[in-house]
Amino acid sequence: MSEGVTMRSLAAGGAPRWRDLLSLCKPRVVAVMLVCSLVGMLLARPLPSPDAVFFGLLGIALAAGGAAAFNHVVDRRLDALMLRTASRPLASRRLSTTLALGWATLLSVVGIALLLWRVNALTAWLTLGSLIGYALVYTAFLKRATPQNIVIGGVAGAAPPLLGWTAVSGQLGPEPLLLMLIIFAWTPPHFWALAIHKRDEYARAEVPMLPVTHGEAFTRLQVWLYGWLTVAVTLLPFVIGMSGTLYLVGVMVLNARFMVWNWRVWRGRDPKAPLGAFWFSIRYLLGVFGVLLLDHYAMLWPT
Ligand code: HEM
Ligand SMILES: CC(C)=CCC/C(C)=C/CC/C(C)=C/COP(=O)(O)OP(=O)(O)O
Repeated sequence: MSEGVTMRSLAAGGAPRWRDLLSLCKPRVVAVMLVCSLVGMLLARPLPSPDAVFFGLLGIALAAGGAAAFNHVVDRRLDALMLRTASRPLASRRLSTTLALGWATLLSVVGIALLLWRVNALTAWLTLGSLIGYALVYTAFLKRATPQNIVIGGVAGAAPPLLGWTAVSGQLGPEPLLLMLIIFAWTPPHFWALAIHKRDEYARAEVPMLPVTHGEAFTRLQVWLYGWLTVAVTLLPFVIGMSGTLYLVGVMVLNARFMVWNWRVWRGRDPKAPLGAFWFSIRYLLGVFGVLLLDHYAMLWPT
């Protein structure tokens, strides 16, 4: 262990290992995914049993955390090349690759097994598909191959509300696919805003993210256009009668703020806009799913 690493460990209170293992799971990303899964569960029919909610969320959390840990393993050399990720446990060699691989496998196997055993087979297989989609298809192949990496890979990240829905209902349908489509359309403005901000790091690491391959101006335009696509998709729950007026009003307010950020990115005059838009995108997604839920319970309320 290098002196720098020892100093870091001591600074962290001498026991960084559990914190490092947890950070491999990208806990804040998984937390937002779980909120989306929970909303999928609560919107599904029949009303979810406590068992389906508990084991469904636990299984999805473990599988998503496992997928994120695999992502750290596959990306360890690449992460070491970028300032944003260089201090990650594997990139900075605080944790061994073998331990991280074991951890990722354990979480993934337990997560999928829990879903199979306590939830249902459909949810287990769809979750396994998302896990492989993110950890292997996106991370090991697409990320290094094409600037469309995050668009195609976004399918895996968008799955959580659908997984929540199937955990409760045991079947697919247009409504859960629509919830998934919201996250799918949202992913490019979410990520490309950050990628504009971190363009030089991605370029140095030779990762073909859109701002590296097609330039900043083109990416800013894509953020703006995918922003509009997201707006259109978020209106669909109201259009198909899945949600009511409360949702429509709430989502219009959120969309207005979302598009102001995306407009600032598109104009390219404020260097702080991309990072601001990235952080707002997370609040926006939580807001859309929050208002979906509020509206759902308001519609159930007897008048
Ligand atoms: C292919 C799809 C996606 C890509 C490429 C992507 C990319 C990223 C990146 C690069 C970061 C910065 C991470 C860091 O600095 O540690 C980030 C942060 C974040 N993402 Fe995404 N993301 C995707 C999908 C999602 C999805 C589906 C969700 C939630 C449903 C999500 C929620 C978040 C959250 C909450 C953060 C902030 C994490 C923190 O505070 O550390 N992302 N995303
Ligand atoms: C089972 C299931 C629901 C799986 C979903 C797994 C999951 C945690 C997806 C997260 C998406 C994400 C943060 C991508 C960034 O990856 P990146 O490698 O491009 O970003 P980085 O450089 O920050 O690592």
